[in-house]
Amino acid sequence: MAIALRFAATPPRLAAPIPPTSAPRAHGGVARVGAQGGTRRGRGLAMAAADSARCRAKREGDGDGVLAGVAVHGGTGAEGEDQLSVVMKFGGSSVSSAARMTEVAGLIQAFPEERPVVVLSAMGKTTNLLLLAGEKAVGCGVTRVSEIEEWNMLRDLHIKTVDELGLPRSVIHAKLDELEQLLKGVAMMKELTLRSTDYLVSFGECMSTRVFAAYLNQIGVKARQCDAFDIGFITTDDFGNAEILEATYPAVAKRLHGDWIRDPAIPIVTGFLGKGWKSGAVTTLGRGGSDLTATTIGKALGLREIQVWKDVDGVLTCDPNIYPNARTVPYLTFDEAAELAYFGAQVLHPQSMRPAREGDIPVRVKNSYNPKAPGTLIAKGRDMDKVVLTSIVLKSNVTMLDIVSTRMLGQFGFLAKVFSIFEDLGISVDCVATSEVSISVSLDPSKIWSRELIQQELDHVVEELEKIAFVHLLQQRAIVSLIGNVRKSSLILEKAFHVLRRIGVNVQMISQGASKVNMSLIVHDSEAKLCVEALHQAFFEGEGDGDGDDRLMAEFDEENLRLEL
Ligand SMILES: Nc1ncnc2c1ncn2[C@@H]1O[C@H](COP(=O)(O)OP(=O)(O)O)[C@@H](O)[C@H]1O
Ligand SMILES: N[C@@H](CC(=O)OP(=O)(O)O)C(=O)O
Repeated sequence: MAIALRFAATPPRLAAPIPPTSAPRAHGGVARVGAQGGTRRGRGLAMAAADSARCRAKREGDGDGVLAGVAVHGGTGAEGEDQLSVVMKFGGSSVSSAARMTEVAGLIQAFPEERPVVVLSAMGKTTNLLLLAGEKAVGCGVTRVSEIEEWNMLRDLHIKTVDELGLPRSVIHAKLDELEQLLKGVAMMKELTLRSTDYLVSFGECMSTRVFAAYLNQIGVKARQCDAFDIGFITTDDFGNAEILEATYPAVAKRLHGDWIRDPAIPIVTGFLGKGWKSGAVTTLGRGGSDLTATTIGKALGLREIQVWKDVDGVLTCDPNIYPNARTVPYLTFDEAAELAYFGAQVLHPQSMRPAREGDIPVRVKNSYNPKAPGTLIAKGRDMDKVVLTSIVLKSNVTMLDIVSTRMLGQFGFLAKVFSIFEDLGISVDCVATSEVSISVSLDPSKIWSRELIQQELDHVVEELEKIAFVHLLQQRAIVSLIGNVRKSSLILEKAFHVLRRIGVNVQMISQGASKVNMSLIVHDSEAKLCVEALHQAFFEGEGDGDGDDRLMAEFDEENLRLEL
């Protein structure tokens, strides 16, 4: 029996407008929390805010049509004027130049009734430039710091931006001077620790927010620059990949809300940064961490919506750099988005969905280059009945380990031993598949920020595992993750394997996550891109898999698609 999902005459409305969620009008979460003053403390403050936000969440009709999908208040909007209402996070690509900052300011001004908290990343590729400048400083000697190309590039970019925006250079001078001193210090010490690396990269966000806040003030939009490490972002001391601690929520809520009540001005918050709770030093949240800053603020204040503005039309069906025919996914659940991010889709920070899910605050992914595009709405639930596949994610450069024990049959404790070895060595496992006598696991090198999982560490793992099993180390593998409706897993896998057989690719391991939204296939790195292309064509482009009959579309619309069995 052939299973085929077909379009009827018209294609699915992939770009269907997203109904905006409504803004708080009265009894907003933050106001309630504020009104209770000191009686609610700690986590209760944030949770109260989140709870009341949840209570008031409801859907409204479409916005004004200018920026599809983004909520625009109707009515007077007067009742909620004492509260911040949304988070708007703009990534590096959105604020990469003076022209871009002007555009972003325009986006904020397009919603005069919103009271946003703005989170900014560093301008363009500044974080990469800072990392490279730091590496070069280690080996170049103090007198040659001024010749480091990356330092010159990022200094020139910021000065040019300030000039073009018509701001005084003093807005940026102090930070640039400090940064130069830091690079000289690194050159002098010939050493760059993880801690000093975090301090170094923090200059990116510290500068972009200062420039942008100054610009907003100049054009008459009252704004206040805020360094996340000074407004309550408290993290572990894992430099490069710090985790946000629970105490952050009440601290951030209290500070942002308190400042707003005292002196209403749009907070312009540095993304990606925090303060280590033991060290008191600046920490970073892992690459792309500004998304997490935004969702943390959203949960802390119990805001109506979290917007993350990028350079793509939303979350797409695959990475457009791998396959340009990627399409926008209109809706996602928090689980789907988290899985997608976790398995390597650069578009969202892997941990960023957690606060949004906990606070039940919808996240909207929008394109600052194309604000009219509806974007992607990520929320707690959606009707999964009609969902087959949502997105294909590729993670390359993965290492796989086949661990075989003849003693595993009927034994207990083998899995525990294997995983305790990974734990002892601090190595993160992505996918796992087990049989009676063997375990296959995949390891993710990117878990260790800014360096590869080095050969020495791999050799060490193998050496330890060989004490209890036969081990095969397989490198240059890739995980192709199919994010979708696992209740339709047979359908998805049937189609996927059909496609893979046709293109002559052998799957080396399969893993289906307990989250029930992800099926991962491990293939050789050299075949991975081809797999993504072929799978995308089959699942999303209706080109079938070559047999000319069965077409399986990933996300479909009731009116436009019927299911034929
Ligand atoms: N599934 C996907 N959907 C959308 N973008 C993706 C996807 N996978 C990878 N990307 C990449 O993520 C980029 C956006 O994420 P990011 O660079 O972190 O944005 P920003 O810096 O603006 O926050 C896109 O330009 C795109 O190249
Ligand atoms: N600037 C940091 C943090 C960040 O979130 O950036 P972006 O939003 O541009 O991905 C980075 O490059 O990792």
